[in-house]
Amino acid sequence: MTRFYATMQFFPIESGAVMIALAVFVGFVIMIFMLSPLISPRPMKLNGSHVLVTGGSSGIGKAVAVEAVKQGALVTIIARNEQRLLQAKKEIEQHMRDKDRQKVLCISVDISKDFSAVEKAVQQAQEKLGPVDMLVNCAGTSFASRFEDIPVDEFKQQMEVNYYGTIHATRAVISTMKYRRRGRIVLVSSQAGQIGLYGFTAYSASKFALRGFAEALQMEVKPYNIYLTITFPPDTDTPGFQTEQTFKPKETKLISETAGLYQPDYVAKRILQDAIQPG
Ligand SMILES: NC(=O)C1=CN([C@@H]2O[C@H](COP(=O)(O)OP(=O)(O)OC[C@H]3O[C@@H](n4cnc5c(N)ncnc54)[C@H](OP(=O)(O)O)[C@@H]3O)[C@@H](O)[C@H]2O)C=CC1
Ligand SMILES: CCCCCCCCCCCCCCCC(=O)[C@@H](N)CO
Repeated sequence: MTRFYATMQFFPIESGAVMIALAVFVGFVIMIFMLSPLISPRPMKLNGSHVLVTGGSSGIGKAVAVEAVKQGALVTIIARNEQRLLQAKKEIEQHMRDKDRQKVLCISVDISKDFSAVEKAVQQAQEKLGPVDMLVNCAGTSFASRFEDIPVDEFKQQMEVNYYGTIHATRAVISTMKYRRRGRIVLVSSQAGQIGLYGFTAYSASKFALRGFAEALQMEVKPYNIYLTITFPPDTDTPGFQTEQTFKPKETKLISETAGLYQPDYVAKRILQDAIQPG
């Protein structure tokens, strides 16, 4: 009893309440921690999965295809130029783990204009390699100039490839993913899709659009065990980047350079790692 009173004196009533609140809070945090594996998605194994990469014939997309194949995936690459597709296919195939089971398929289609053409290409890929488990939207294009120097049609072109192209490919895979309750979708934005940058009036806007789309769609498809990730890379040393360098205003170059220049295989690894285990 004496000890009881001593304790009561040592902890006045207010601090007793604080201690209880603290205990409840700590208990809550521990509980969330223990439940988190049940709440967050389980990592998707790429081994044996079908990964479809738009823009898979060059740069970041090709590096994603290589990395996916290294992890045991069956891969479809989509782009327009057939020569570059076949060249990339050969290169990607060299990284296969199991040549009997894995396949690399290439399909030539322009993703930016006609949804039914994209739908047909995806159907073809699914017939050959099975339902798409992961879609990586890498096809994209950039344009950097001062606002008045950008032809008005270029604004449409940027939206068509970077935004509508992503919508088309995503729309073509979503129903099957919902039906199977399995899927990952990657959108490739840019650091210029987080902040509007000098010279990127057309490009930045098209990359900002992707974020609104990703957030809205994620809310719709979470109950179907489908997870979207969006990536915002800095300058990355790809054929697309080399072309961009030839016409970029110097202001754009100077600002972009402050974020450094990354290698496509590093960016690709990060993209896949995030997609495999989002959150
Ligand atoms: N490199 C960089 O600095 C950064 C790039 N990004 C983004 O990453 C993505 C990839 O860029 P990067 O690897 O540099 O680009 P590349 O130009 O090297 O490759 C682009 C790929 O997309 C394909 N593609 C382009 N237009 C279309 C189309 N209309 N239909 C189908 N395929 C198309 C190209 O093939 P084909 O021409 O034969 O169709 C090619 O395979 C882009 O979305 C880009 O905006 C983001 C941040 C930085
Ligand atoms: C106070 C504000 C200071 C702002 C400084 C921030 C610097 C950010 C650098 C952004 C780099 C953008 C790279 C775009 C890459 C890209 O998408 C193209 N290369 C595509 O080909």
